[in-house]
Amino acid sequence: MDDLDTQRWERLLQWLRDKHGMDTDALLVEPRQVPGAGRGLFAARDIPPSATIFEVPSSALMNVKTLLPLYPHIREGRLSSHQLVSLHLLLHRPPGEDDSLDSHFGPYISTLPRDFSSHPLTWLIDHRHGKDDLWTGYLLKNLPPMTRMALEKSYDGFQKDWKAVVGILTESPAMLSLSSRRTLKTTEDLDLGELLSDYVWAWLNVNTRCIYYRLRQNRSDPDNFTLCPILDFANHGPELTHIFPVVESDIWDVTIPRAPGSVKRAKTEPFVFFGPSDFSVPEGQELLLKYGAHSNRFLFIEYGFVNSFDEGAVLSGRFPGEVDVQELVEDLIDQAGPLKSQIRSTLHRAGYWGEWTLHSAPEPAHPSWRLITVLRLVCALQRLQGNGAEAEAAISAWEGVINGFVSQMSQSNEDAWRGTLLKMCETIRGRARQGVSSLRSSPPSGDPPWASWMVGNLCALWREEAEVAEAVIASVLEGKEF
Ligand SMILES: C[S@@+](CC[C@H](N)C(=O)[O-])C[C@H]1O[C@@H](n2cnc3c(N)ncnc32)[C@H](O)[C@@H]1O
Repeated sequence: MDDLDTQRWERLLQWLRDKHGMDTDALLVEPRQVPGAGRGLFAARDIPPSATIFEVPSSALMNVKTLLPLYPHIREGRLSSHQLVSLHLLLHRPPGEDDSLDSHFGPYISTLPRDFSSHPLTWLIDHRHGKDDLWTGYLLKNLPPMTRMALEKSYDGFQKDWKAVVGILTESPAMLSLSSRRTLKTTEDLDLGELLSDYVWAWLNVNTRCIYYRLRQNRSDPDNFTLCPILDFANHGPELTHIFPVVESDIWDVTIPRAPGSVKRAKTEPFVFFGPSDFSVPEGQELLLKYGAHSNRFLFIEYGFVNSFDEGAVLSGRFPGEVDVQELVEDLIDQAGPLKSQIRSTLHRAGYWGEWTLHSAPEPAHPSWRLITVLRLVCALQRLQGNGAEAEAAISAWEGVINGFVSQMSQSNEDAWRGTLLKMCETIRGRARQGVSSLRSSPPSGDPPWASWMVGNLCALWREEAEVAEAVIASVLEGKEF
């Protein structure tokens, strides 16, 4: 890491020790630069099996519980956790290369990445505001269609949060006085364009660095996440994970009887991270955290990178490739003639709308059950050309399959959907080959430092589509049962 990053890390440790009582001498990790992945966490000395690698005091975590008390005018539930944490970052963004002046979390905020220009959401936001340059326009144009669709969806989520944050700043201008930024003290000279780019920075920091952390009684409450210093330096590893967060606790919002009545106390134990239980990690090795069993499309949209794989690894099933075929299935439904709205409503009613995917692993390469199910329905109904009674009969035969009463509608329906699947895979393969060559054909000049790495990411997304399609074609032609 460069000197600036090292100083920021030292100040972070000092803050954790002096303000939050963390035992920083017990820390078994340190940050280092990782080519192509920013900074990562490394073993500072040999880590024996089952060691506690660090414990972060709960007061140093940035989440809905630690931030709400700083904003008395925001009632609980008014902003989602993502909105609240990103609002706090927005109000305390470090100016240039300086440190954040936030008196509560400044030393932590100062360690966050300063630049998200390589993140695809930044390109789309710039594009929507007429600010895209040649490179980002080129990359956006060359995204696989479903990746583009997923990016648009992420943009919608961002927009919703941005509107909520602007709404609260407009309603309670006094909140700006809580900002530690000299340029952000009053609404009078508030430049929404500038504020938007600050908010992109804040929002992406939350999106790329938050981790599940139980704060609410309901395990699936969307407020159950936090930003966590130190841990958020951990990079993703697709297979092995070396860091195990202790996410559950028996002590939960303990109610301590105090006279008179009782007071609900927030969870106060530190957030604890264990190392692997069955092997040790030698000094100098990077500790990875599996962010989840995510597809490359998801990693790209959320985090701005993909898991790389060797040519042919998806095709052979060594790398688990996935293709989302939502728009191709929707096209198919739209071409299904007079019964297309009945197909849509039947799928929605039965809970089978969307999540239609192809997979290269586990072998044989296969369509998902949900995709097989929709193809069965489309193939059964598209040939009926609006015959109501026959359509009802076909739908009830289809329901017999989804409810497990029979294994198929008919042999001819099985042949029909497998044929449709084959054509769909040929389309994907052709489109993906075209995608790779068009990506390589005419890149603009004046490339940013991350350009060739990012072209590699886009190529990987296209190659994955081509190899998954190829593998599923082989499965169908070999008559594999799915
Ligand atoms: C939680 S942060 C990890 C720390 C980060 N590298 C840093 O410098 O602060 C997540 C971000 O790290 C980067 N990253 C994580 N794992 C990666 C990987 N396997 N390959 C490339 N970039 C990765 C991505 O930019 C991602 O959005």
